[in-house]
Amino acid sequence: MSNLSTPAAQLPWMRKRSPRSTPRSGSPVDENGEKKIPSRILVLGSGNFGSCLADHLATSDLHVDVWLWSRDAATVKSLNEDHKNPKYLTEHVFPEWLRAVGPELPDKEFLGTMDMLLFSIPTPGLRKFLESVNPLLDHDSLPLLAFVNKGIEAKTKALTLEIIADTLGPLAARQAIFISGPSFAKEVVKRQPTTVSVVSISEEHALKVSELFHQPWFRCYPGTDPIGVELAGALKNVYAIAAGVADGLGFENNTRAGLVTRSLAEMTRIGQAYGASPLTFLTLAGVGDLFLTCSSPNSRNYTVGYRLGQGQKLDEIVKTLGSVAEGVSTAEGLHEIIKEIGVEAPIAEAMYSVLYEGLSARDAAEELMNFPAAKREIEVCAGTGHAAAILSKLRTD
Ligand SMILES: NC(=O)c1ccc[n+]([C@@H]2O[C@H](COP(=O)([O-])OP(=O)(O)OC[C@H]3O[C@@H](n4cnc5c(N)ncnc54)[C@H](O)[C@@H]3O)[C@@H](O)[C@H]2O)c1
Ligand SMILES: O=P(O)(O)OC[C@H](O)CO
Repeated sequence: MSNLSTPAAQLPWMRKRSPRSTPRSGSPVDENGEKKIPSRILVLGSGNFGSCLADHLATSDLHVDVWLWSRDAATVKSLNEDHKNPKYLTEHVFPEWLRAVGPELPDKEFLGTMDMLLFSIPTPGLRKFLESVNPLLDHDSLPLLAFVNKGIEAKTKALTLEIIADTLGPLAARQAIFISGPSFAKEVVKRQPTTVSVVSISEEHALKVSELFHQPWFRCYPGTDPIGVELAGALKNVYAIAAGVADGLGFENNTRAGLVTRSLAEMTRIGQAYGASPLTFLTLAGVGDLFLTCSSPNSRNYTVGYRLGQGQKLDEIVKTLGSVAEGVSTAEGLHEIIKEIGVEAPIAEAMYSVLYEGLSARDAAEELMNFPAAKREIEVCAGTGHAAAILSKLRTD
């Protein structure tokens, strides 16, 4: 048994990086000879998270074969020759058996040999990218299609599930798997204990992919509410910008804790009005990721907010961030959704105004603190069990 009070660097899984000597017990083939888990995987997108997940799978004890596609020729060369990514996670040494391909997309024949494609492309470029992948897929025998992006498309207000349906077809969307939750790439490659939600309309697919990703340092919680999980992952990016704004303005712990709590209430309200399960916002993909990104300068979205709070201009921030903060474009799609479903969402709307209407961070904070007081914090219904007994006694005494 590992002792979790041991300093992290001494935990056994953090030292051992070669998987090849310790296969997980149990056959990856079921009684019908079908693969229980995918064994040939192509990760598309060699940024922080794509590289991190390619590393995670390539060093798994399941002995799966992993390829990483990059649109950047220098990255492909460096990964294959020096086992380093020159642009992202630059300190990390990747296993020599992880193969990089690119910069062109692999051909149909190569893609046809894959059991799973894992897309790690930020939401703003995803639709175009899937359009270019679509003719390369065999639609009679689709591989598993997994997605890790967290955003709402700005102009169409589409969720990724809808983008997949539009570009790859409804069957691909029904089978798609979404991995979401508090998981900074930098920490996953260091094998810090990490937990994520893995969801799909298809429970079978969610379970398969959960098993594929599971490691002693990486726990997966399967689920079947992709719309809720997608909304949670996208919305937390907008609220992380808000938390960054508050910190950038110089507010302290009370402010951040209050803001995160009201953000959770707001995202749950939006999710519920949209038709997702409110409980999904209490999962790793919901409050878990919200808490992570609202409380760490490692979050790009928080960083955008922090710099806005410090008075920097959005254009300059986006230009120099070095990576995509999806909350910026999501705030635009979310603004349309909020109008359409007619829910009260003052924090998200204040962020939209800061990002797109020239409202200053300080004025946004003032507006939020002057927002008409709510009649109730939440709709409480303490009508059953012990609560009912106590309340009824109070009423009759
Ligand atoms: N970084 C993290 O810690 C983390 C954690 C969980 C989820 N995610 C999600 O993973 C996704 C990828 O994030 P990331 O951190 O790797 O981003 P990143 O900015 O580090 O890298 C994005 C990668 O995608 C490529 N790319 C961008 N647009 C493209 C396009 N149109 N066509 C082809 N390639 C394109 C870029 O060249 C780059 O290699 C995001 O949607 C993010 O929300 C990231
Ligand atoms: O850096 P961010 O803000 O895009 O957050 C990254 C991930 O979503 C964390 O789970």
